[in-house]
Amino acid sequence: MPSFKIDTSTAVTFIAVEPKPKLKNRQTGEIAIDMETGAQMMTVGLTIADDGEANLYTVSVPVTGIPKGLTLGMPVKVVGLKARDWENVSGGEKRFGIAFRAVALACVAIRERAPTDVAVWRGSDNGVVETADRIIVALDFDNRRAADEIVDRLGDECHFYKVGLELLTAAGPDLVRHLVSKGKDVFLDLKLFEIPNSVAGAVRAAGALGVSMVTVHGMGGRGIMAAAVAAARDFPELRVLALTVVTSMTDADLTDVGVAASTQAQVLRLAHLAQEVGCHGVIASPQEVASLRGLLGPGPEIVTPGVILPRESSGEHSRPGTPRVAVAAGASHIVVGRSVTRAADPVAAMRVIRADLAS
Ligand SMILES: O=c1ccn([C@@H]2O[C@H](COP(=O)(O)O)[C@@H](O)[C@H]2O)c(=O)[nH]1
Repeated sequence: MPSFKIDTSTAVTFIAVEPKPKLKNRQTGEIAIDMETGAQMMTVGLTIADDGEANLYTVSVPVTGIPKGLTLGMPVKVVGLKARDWENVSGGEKRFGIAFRAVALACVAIRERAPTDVAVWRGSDNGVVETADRIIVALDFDNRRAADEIVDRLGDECHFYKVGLELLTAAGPDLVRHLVSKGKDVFLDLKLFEIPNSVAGAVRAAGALGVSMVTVHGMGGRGIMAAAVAAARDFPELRVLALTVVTSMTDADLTDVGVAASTQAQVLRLAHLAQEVGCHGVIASPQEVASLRGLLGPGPEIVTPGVILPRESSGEHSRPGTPRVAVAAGASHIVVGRSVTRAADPVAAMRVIRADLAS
């Protein structure tokens, strides 16, 4: 049966009718089961407004994709919304219509502007963006409690978190759902390097969680990156970023693994490939940003880990830079981990980053 996708990336969506179980049989009260997940199905009324027009849609969502505490009028993000036409014959009469299904809903918090949030920078096609939306804090913890604690402490100081393999493995995907439901953007740093079919599956699973960014290894080449990009198409807000050369590596490390190019040349080569196959951006160190911006143009995201605070030691990053250096060179986002999360005062550390950016 043909189906078509609704672009929810520009629409504003609100809860118009609260979720309730979807009945398969009204007489017996039997609840419909989602064929894809095996979970009970719910229906929810959504007002989707776009281009000056608002329409009410009744959307089926598996119960596992409905966050707790949804109330009337609440703004939500719809993940993986699809429309499918249907027809059947009931009592000798032909009936037809369009059914809507979404993978999940996520709460969208109305963000308060942090008092120090005055600096803006241009890094990508999104135009001028507030600084708070461009500083990504890496939650590198081995347990959920530590991650929750730092997110609570930072409050409105941070809107964007990176969850990597350590925390995902230790705490599970619920932590990611929780962050999304608090209105935080999540960069799921999976660093995928697998056969294309497995990469595509992992990207779909990331999209279903409502994350904004996911990473695939550029060294995986065209097939792997293209699989990630294709799998992300069902999730308009999901950006696939190609990891070029990790910030701890040096020219000598590349030689060891049989790559004769310098780190700089290898980063540019992989970024070019990533752009050709349709990735939304790349991960690279602050030291490659200027050349990358020149190569890729203004559109793609350039996300830079290896960011250290002024006068801080570079630790294991071989190609480090300060927030200001990365952003001035054209980074769209900076990733900061321990400088914030292990600081005695994480909020003060965030303010040092903002001050560096504003200087
Ligand atoms: O090349 C890369 C790719 C990813 N990372 C990740 O960024 C953070 C950096 O944390 P710090 O504590 O600020 O060093 C971490 O999660 C890495 O996995 C990277 O550093 N370099």
